[in-house]
Amino acid sequence: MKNNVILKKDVIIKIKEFNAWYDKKQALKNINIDFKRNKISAIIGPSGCGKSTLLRSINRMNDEIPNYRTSGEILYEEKNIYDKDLDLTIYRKKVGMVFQKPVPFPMSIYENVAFGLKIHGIKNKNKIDEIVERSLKQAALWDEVKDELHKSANALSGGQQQRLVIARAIAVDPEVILLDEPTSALDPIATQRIERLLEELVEKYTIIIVTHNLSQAIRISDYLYFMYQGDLIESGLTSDIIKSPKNQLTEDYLNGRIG
Ligand SMILES: Nc1ncnc2c1ncn2[C@@H]1O[C@H](COP(=O)(O)OP(=O)(O)OP(=O)(O)O)[C@@H](O)[C@H]1O
Repeated sequence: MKNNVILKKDVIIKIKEFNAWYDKKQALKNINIDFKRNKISAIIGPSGCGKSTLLRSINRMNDEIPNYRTSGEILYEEKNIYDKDLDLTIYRKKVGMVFQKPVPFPMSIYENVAFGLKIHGIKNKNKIDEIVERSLKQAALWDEVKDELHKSANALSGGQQQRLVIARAIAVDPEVILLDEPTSALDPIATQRIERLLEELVEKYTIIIVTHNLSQAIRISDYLYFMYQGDLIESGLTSDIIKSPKNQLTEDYLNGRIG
């Protein structure tokens, strides 16, 4: 008898023997990672170790950089995202990205969230209203903005703008949300708000975050990936790595001996 239940694989993004170069400078060296579905994975390491390059490579954000090249594979649901036939617009709907500085589009709060829906062909006004409301609720912003949806997004605080950008990412129904230092421009209260939000969102999405902030990574992540000079030095459950790092470099980083 056929089993009608399709079990989704535990690994959603697989990085295989991945290398990246900016011209002659090798920024990523033979990276192998299995990112797990519905978990928070934090990529950590000192400045310049390749964290952003790795994250941006997962979203093909570096494609336009002259002399940037890669080898190896990044598989999303078992398909290599560097294959020529990949539809990047559809892929980025499934794997969204949130940057360090919140950059709302110069339009209303409502339009910011509705923007991606229109690109993906959703025209029905009621449907768009419904998704805008749901996304803002999921991003924990609805209560603060529900009476001023047509106000400019630029009038929001930095923390609200970052939640708006997260709502915009959620609206197109992604599977994975990539975040590059999403709280580094925010005050401690706004930061805490985003951290709580990520802990809620992980029930529905897979979250991969790059952060400079080690205590943040320890607070919110299920898995840690410690990078150093382009190498992935150590990875595993956050609780295990914190308790007993296997590599001396990891231990030095955790103890603040590597900046
Ligand atoms: N556009 C670029 N052109 C040339 N080299 C680059 C470019 N972007 C990054 N690099 C280099 O690649 C290496 C990795 O940079 P990357 O930004 O990925 O590190 P990072 O760990 O994210 O650093 P930070 O924590 O400071 O943001 C660094 O040596 C950096 O100088």
